[in-house]
Amino acid sequence: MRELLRAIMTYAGPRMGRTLFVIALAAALEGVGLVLLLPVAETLFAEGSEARSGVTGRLLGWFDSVGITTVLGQLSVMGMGFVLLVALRAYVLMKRDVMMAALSQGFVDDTRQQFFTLLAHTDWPVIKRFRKSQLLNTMTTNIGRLAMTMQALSKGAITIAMGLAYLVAAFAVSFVLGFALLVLVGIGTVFAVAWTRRSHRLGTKLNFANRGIMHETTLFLDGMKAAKAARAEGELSRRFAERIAETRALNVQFVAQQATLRNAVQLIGAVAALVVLLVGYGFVGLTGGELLVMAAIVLRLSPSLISTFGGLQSVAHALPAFESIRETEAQLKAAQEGRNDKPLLPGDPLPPEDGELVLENAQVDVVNEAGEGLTLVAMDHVRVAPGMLVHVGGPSGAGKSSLVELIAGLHLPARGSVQRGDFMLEPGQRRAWQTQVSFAPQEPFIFDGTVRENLLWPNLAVEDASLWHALDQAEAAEIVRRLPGGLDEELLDGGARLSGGERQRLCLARALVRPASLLVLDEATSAMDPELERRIIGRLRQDIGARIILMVSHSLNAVGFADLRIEVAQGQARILNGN
Ligand SMILES: Nc1ncnc2c1ncn2[C@@H]1O[C@H](COP(=O)(O)OP(=O)(O)OP(=O)(O)O)[C@@H](O)[C@H]1O
Repeated sequence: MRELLRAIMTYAGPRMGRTLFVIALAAALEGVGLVLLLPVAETLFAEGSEARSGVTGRLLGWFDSVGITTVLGQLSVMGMGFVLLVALRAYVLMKRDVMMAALSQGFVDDTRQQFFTLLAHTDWPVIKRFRKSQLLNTMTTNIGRLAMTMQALSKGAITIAMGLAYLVAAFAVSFVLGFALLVLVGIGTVFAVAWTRRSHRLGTKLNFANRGIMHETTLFLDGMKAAKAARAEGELSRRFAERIAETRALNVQFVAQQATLRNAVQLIGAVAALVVLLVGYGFVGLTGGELLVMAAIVLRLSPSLISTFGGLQSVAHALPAFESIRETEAQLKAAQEGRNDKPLLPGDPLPPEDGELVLENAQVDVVNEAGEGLTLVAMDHVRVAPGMLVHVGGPSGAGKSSLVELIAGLHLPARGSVQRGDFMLEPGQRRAWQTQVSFAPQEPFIFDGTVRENLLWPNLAVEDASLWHALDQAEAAEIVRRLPGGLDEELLDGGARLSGGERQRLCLARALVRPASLLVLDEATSAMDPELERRIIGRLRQDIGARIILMVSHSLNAVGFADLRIEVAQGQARILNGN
């Protein structure tokens, strides 16, 4: 909780003081309004009698001094005062609600943004270590629950301030009864704070259950096709239903807890109202007006307390979501430790476009989910000159992708060196290194947007003529010409209406549009028929210029066009022909 409050304070900065001031002002106006009921009630009910409180006495004294002596005149002035107070209160309440909404929504958005930025700047091998469902759950459900926490906190801050104002008003009417109310509120607070442990426990369980739902959801969406083919829809639905039942039970338990607490506070409130009336009338000897105002205070205090205590439970219940966001952030940061890239600045040295690619005793190490280090691939020596097409082959799981991911700068060498000319791939140099790299992975990435936006992704600005040239090279021009909107056609659901091979061709075109002297194709043609693949590779070989093309492939087409062949077996890469 302390960490959450600290994070909110850091985010809010000086705004926090202003917001708290407005909350306090709104509460003070509420309290003043209640206390001012006293002279109205006493003027109405105790006309001519001497049973007047100090507040009324002082006000009537002032009325006498300014010559307002009739009850109607006094009530009119008091009425006008009330109207003014209500108007001022309404304005302050509006300000307060707007400020609080901006603060709490801003904090949630800031947390979400920080998490996205952290994830975006985390190394690919580090991200791979995390479960997709954990990251998704953090970015969606937990952020949603953080928004609920903020709502509960905002409401809590308001109702605490209101509760305090009611207590101060009670003291102004009668010290003894004010004190009695304070004791009762104190007892209620101790009870409510003790109760928060249960809410926190339930919230933690809900966190795990939500993660489970997210896991089943990703499994369901990613595996829908396979599940349909295996007629496993029933099994998927059953698992999903089990997870939902778990969260439903936890949510119902929390509602029951909240209801118990609410009933308890309501009961205590009713007893308090009774005690106030009896003690006030029988022992303290309050005037009718004072009793009326005290009853109004108790009646207003009770829902305010219910709301405060309920809010406390909601915060305790949703707090594990914030804890989980911070925990995932801490894990990401720990795994990323020492690997951060420095931003690329104008004038920073870049790898030479015509530099040789040289690997010496290079090795890729990763840490697995259990925290153990392991080597994915190692290569003693290779030297690739500009203008060479390199084929990387070997059995499945041998380490081919790991090798080309290293060369693409997705990994850093754990040992040895990777360099272009005299430019070394080192921590902090990856952004510069990657300015010369274009990478096409096996799984085509198409997002919801036009063909043009997909080709220019993430931030290229080139003429359509260059896009058509790249599409031609990737044998994808025909696909785009067939689309009614051509380059402006919207591709939906990750290009779901295109075939696997068509998606791969568009992604290959995207890789070719990028002006880079090192092109890495990691099984980027695996979904194409051999004839199409042969044409594409043949054209790439012909137009290679001073580029270096690395191509992971199981196909003989690629082998046939290669100037150099690298074979990877059991994590060890070696040269089959060439240097
Ligand atoms: N982050 C990681 N943590 C642990 N093991 C990993 C990680 N990444 C890859 N591996 C393992 O390293 C081995 C090499 O993987 P890699 O993807 O490089 O193989 P590959 O030769 O490209 O295989 P394929 O031809 O099937 O795509 C595999 O056994 C894989 O499971």
